[in-house]
Amino acid sequence: MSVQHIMVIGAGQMGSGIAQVCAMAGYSVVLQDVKKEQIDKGIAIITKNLARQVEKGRMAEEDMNDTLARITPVLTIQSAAEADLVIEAAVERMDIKKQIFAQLDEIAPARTILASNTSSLPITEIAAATKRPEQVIGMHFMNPVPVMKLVEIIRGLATTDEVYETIEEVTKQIGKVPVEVNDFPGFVSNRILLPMINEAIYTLYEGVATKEAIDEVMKLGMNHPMGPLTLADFIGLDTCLYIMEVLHEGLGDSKYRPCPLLRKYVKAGWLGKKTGRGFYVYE
Ligand SMILES: CC(=O)CC(=O)SCCNC(=O)CCNC(=O)[C@H](O)C(C)(C)COP(=O)(O)OP(=O)(O)OC[C@H]1O[C@@H](n2cnc3c(N)ncnc32)[C@H](O)[C@@H]1OP(=O)(O)O
Ligand SMILES: NC(=O)C1=CN([C@@H]2O[C@H](COP(=O)(O)OP(=O)(O)OC[C@H]3O[C@@H](n4cnc5c(N)ncnc54)[C@H](OP(=O)(O)O)[C@@H]3O)[C@@H](O)[C@H]2O)C=CC1
Repeated sequence: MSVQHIMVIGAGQMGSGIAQVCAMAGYSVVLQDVKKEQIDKGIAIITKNLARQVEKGRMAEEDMNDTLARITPVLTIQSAAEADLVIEAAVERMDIKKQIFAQLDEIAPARTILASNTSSLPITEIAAATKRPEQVIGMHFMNPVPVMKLVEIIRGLATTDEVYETIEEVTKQIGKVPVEVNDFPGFVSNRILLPMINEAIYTLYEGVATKEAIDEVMKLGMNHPMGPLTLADFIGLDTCLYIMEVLHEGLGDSKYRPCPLLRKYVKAGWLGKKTGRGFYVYE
């Protein structure tokens, strides 16, 4: 299957990063969100990231302008009619993802592959909202997308080999490394990462140490680039909570119960870096 036109749904931190790397690789990209402010913010972040590459002499100004010209911002999902591949990066909620996939299935041509950047939700269940489950797949990028090398590719129960191979090829074209995993809650990445982050939140909740001390232990003691509480703020505390809930419900083990402090912060609207406050305060 040949992919030239990519549509990205959701212009948040992940969607804008995905649009950037796809456009840099030469694909024509449509970036869709329900709010204009969010699209403007997404395009501003992409422009800033590319301008930094130009400043550092790693990209010619002409290439930056060509890359930006390959990205078309839109507010409706109708552009799926021209897409060869749709990568959905909206909020981590099954009801919203199912609604988006059902709509995409109506609008997109029969050839179009529908991929989700979900962090943890079952691809097989998302695929069941469409009449083309064999063309639905997980394409899980890591944050920050322009920097992180991995794309976890998740096969749903019905995903065909041809669709898998196309996504593997697109992943390589955009300079990332594909790793194939099966469809279980949290896949590999978040089944391992999120319980560690949740445990760090319990460590804070139980007063074992300050947030700074917890982060410092993991940074200096384990050589993690960011402490787990800083990383939670970076991922988004809402996303962290959704993932823990998927692990808890999907694997049925109490060891995955989300920390009450995480729930409290999310209820307060303290979602981390993206809202200016989480475990830490950001300008
Ligand atoms: C939740 C999920 O479903 C899955 C996930 O994504 S889990 C999250 C996975 N990601 C991580 O674990 C990230 C952990 N943190 C890191 O690797 C590093 O702290 C980091 C790469 C984010 C920043 O690295 P750093 O060395 O501390 O900072 P810094 O020197 O500012 O940045 C290094 C480079 O990354 C770039 N960078 C940093 N943040 C960036 C961003 N948000 N967008 C684009 N580029 C960014 C910088 O521009 C810099 O590039 P150059 O070297 O070309 O100048
Ligand atoms: N954060 C991370 O580290 C990672 C996240 N992911 C996954 O990527 C996805 C997006 O996460 P992230 O970018 O962090 O989240 P953000 O909150 O930054 O962005 C989500 C965006 O999707 C928009 N949106 C919500 N509903 C719709 C819809 N129906 N149609 C189009 N856009 C919509 C939101 O708009 P509004 O704000 O108006 O609701 C927002 O702009 C999630 O599934 C998440 O699990 C995957 C890897 C890493």
